[in-house]
Amino acid sequence: MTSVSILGGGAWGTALAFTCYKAGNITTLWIRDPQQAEKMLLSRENEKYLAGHVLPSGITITHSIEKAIESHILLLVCPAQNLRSFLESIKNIIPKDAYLVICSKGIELETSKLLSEVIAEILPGYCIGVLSGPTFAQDMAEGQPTAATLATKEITTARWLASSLSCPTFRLYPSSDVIGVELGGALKNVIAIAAGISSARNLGESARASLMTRGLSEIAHLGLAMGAQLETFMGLSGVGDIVLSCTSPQSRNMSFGLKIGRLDRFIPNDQNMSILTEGVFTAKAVQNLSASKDVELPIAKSIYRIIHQESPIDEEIKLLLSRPLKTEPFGV
Ligand SMILES: NC(=O)c1ccc[n+]([C@@H]2O[C@H](COP(=O)([O-])OP(=O)(O)OC[C@H]3O[C@@H](n4cnc5c(N)ncnc54)[C@H](O)[C@@H]3O)[C@@H](O)[C@H]2O)c1
Ligand SMILES: O=P(O)(O)OC[C@H](O)CO
Repeated sequence: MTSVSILGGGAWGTALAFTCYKAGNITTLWIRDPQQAEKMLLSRENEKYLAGHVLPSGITITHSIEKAIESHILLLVCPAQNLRSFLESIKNIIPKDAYLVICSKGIELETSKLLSEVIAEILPGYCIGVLSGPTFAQDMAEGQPTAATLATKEITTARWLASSLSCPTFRLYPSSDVIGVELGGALKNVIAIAAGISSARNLGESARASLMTRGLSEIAHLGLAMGAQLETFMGLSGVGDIVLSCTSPQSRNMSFGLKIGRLDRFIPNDQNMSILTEGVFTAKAVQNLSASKDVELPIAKSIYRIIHQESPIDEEIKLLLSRPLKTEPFGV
């Protein structure tokens, strides 16, 4: 039995609290907003982010970050773009022997850094893990069977973390490919937006299957240029998450794609950015990586232009369909 704290009380953090507890760990769920924490202490339910699931009384709910960071394993579950400021605010109190596991999916907008790189910068020398795969918070909280990848540089540590956090309904597969697992989770969100647009435009199931496959090829191509292992993209954090997020409107990224696909072009406003849609940021953040690694990412580029440059959607569809033919599997 070990102690695990989940730092972030949104939908995903709350779902992870259920499985960590089921796995037999001493489990603490840290809630940033004091009022939300107070409410949850009474109702044992996260009405704001994951309503309808009562948290077992054995799970500690707290607003005290000092208390939460006492655990051996710390799961980081805030939005990707907030991870740096969050860690900056607590870096002086995190115990040196804590295991930090990234559960968010994204790339930092300002620096185009992976979240593991952001952590290594702020907290050098800490053990960093990544947990990523095809998992909807709702399914996990309901106790449906789910599986994901857990990567750390040292495979023995990944094995230990995976066995500590797995439970009968949540299976974690250890890996030593931190970069590949991170990239798969972050970039599938951009491809899911493309899949949503394709569905909204009634381009057909065949088009969506091609987008998913060519999207995976883009991710793998960039991954190889960044030192990831090709096989990782065939796993849960690669093809697994693409399949889930590109085929279910339950995905916030796909549903965002469905919404904007009904428009002629996308004009950002506060309202359509109110739900956490990580792919919106990742589409922009990955453009620098694409340039610096000299890897073309045509689908991600089109999504970037649609969302961030108000490029007409039909134009981008035409552009993608008129690109020169390339060889498989990696000709992008
Ligand atoms: N929801 C899912 O099914 C799911 C599954 C796998 C991975 N993820 C990933 O997990 C991450 C979080 O997603 P979510 O669904 O929990 O989002 P959410 O919108 O439900 O919740 C976000 C949480 O982050 C907290 N937060 C916001 N800013 C913060 C800050 N500056 N410091 C600390 N905490 C902050 C909020 O208070 C909230 O509790 C995302 O990167 C997402 O891609 C989500
Ligand atoms: O709802 P989404 O699109 O953020 O996807 C949630 C998870 O990442 C699916 O694995």
